Amino acid sequence: MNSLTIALSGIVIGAYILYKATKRSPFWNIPGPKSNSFVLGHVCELLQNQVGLTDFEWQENYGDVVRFKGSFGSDYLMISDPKALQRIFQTSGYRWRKTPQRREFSRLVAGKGLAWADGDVHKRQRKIMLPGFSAPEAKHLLPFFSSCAAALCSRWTDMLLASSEQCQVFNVADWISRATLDAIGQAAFDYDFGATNNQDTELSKLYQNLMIKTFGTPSKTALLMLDLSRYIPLSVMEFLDNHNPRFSLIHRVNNLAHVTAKYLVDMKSGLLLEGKNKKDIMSLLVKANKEASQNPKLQLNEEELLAQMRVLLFAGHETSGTSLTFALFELVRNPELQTRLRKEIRNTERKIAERGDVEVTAQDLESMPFLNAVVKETLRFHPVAVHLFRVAVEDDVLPLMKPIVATTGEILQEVVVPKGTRIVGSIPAYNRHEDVFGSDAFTFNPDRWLNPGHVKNSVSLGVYANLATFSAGIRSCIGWRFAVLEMQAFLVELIKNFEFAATPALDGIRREPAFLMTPSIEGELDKGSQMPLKVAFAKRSDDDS
Ligand code: HEM
Repeated sequence: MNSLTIALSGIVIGAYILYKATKRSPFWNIPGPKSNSFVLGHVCELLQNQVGLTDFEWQENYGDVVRFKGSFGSDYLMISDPKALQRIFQTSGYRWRKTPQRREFSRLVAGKGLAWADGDVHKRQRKIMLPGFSAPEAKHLLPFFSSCAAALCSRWTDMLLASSEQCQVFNVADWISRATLDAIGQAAFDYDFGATNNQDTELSKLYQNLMIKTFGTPSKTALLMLDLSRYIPLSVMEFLDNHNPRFSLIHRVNNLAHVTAKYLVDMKSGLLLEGKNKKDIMSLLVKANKEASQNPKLQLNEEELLAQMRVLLFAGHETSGTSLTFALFELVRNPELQTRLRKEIRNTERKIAERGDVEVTAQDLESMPFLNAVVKETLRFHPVAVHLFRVAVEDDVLPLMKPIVATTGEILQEVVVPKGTRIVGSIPAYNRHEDVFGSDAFTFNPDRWLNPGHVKNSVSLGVYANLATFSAGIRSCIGWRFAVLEMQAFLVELIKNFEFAATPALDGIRREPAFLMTPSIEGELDKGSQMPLKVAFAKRSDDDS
């Protein structure tokens, strides 16, 4: 490209941006905050503030459909209305697509696997992946989760026994992240990362704090570039991202994950030929892909197959780990809930012993109402995936459960959206919708799940408990059963064995936006994810039923 071409391209893009900025918006009457910056719009408010704070404020002040500004006067809608979200994510198929920028982001962190794919390619990849994630398959993974949780408990037990007071402050965010990396390694790939026992592989070392180091509180320039990238052809974006030094850690992880994935896929293909069927997700994927060989149009090529390992590591590690960390945070802030949960776990333990078993089964986990209420409430209150970006590929009309008041005073029962409309589905704002979760939606209260009628299911959304946490429809989280089972298994082991208490640092905990939400301490972002909790052995006196 010579300098004349670059200058001409700049003039054309600039003129186009100006034209878009001065054109009357189709959403001129949708209420929303005023923007103080033509260049940045509200991008920083939404993506730099602690997770959810801006979303909650806008929802309270303007309603469930909020017009806000992207860079250079462009329009976005933030949506938390249940019916509108249902339409976009659950019933409209591929008519609302992931924005190209978000797909490029997925490519950057996880390659051209399921989270990146779109349309027919996505449909094909998802079809091959689905068998590994069914309900019976997820149940087979329970022993992996229980043993990784037990390994963590055993490390902590040794450390507590070695301390004079048998009580220590642990950064549970770090420990749980290690244990969930081991869990996904074993359950998804039959691979030992050795993270809990500090025998980390090179790959597991690179994964530690990857998201917060690369994306923690993004700068204004990074956010502006991300928003403006919609004017840049995707191939150019790919080139820029591949050569951006800011992403060097991600590139190192990707190279190493690629080599590891290749080794694992070759090994699993060999075992399959020998008729040795393993139950981990990657083995099931390799098997499903071989079975699709009669119809090459259905098969994944090698690049796609290898990319799925990165997708699963990226999508299934920090997500579950951070959710568990926030469950412990809430159980520390509400000690009576922690005691109640321990009591339920020990009662179940007794029943398991009475029938002559030692291992907890998936049915045992399902039979614990309070455990399940704590899991649901944590996923509702602290969703780790925050925003879902979509663009309409054709004109549409969004129905509303709760009408909004237009700037003209008119009551709108639906919102007409032209092709090209960009929306942000707000998971935190929907998850605290008072018309769905009750007038106490801003309180952590697991009992809402136990009191009939407290949670209203008049509009069904999502794959689990009417929450937006795992998204909905054709792009919903494929690993949600995996995540729920993992949370149940870990909570049982941890709460049975240990008592968790607050430390002064908890007052400074932030819900950090690092692409995924992650816990940090005010002013200490450089130290990575943090959740320092006091940990001691749990007393047996909680046994009293
Ligand atoms: C608490 C834990 C988890 C949460 C909150 C969560 C949430 C989500 C959300 C919101 C999406 C949709 C993203 C989008 O459309 O942009 C998603 C997609 C996905 N998740 Fe999860 N996830 C969790 C755990 C897992 C686990 C354990 C796995 C795998 C073992 C997994 C694998 C995936 C994959 C592969 C996708 C892409 C699906 C597609 O595009 O078709 N997730 N997840």
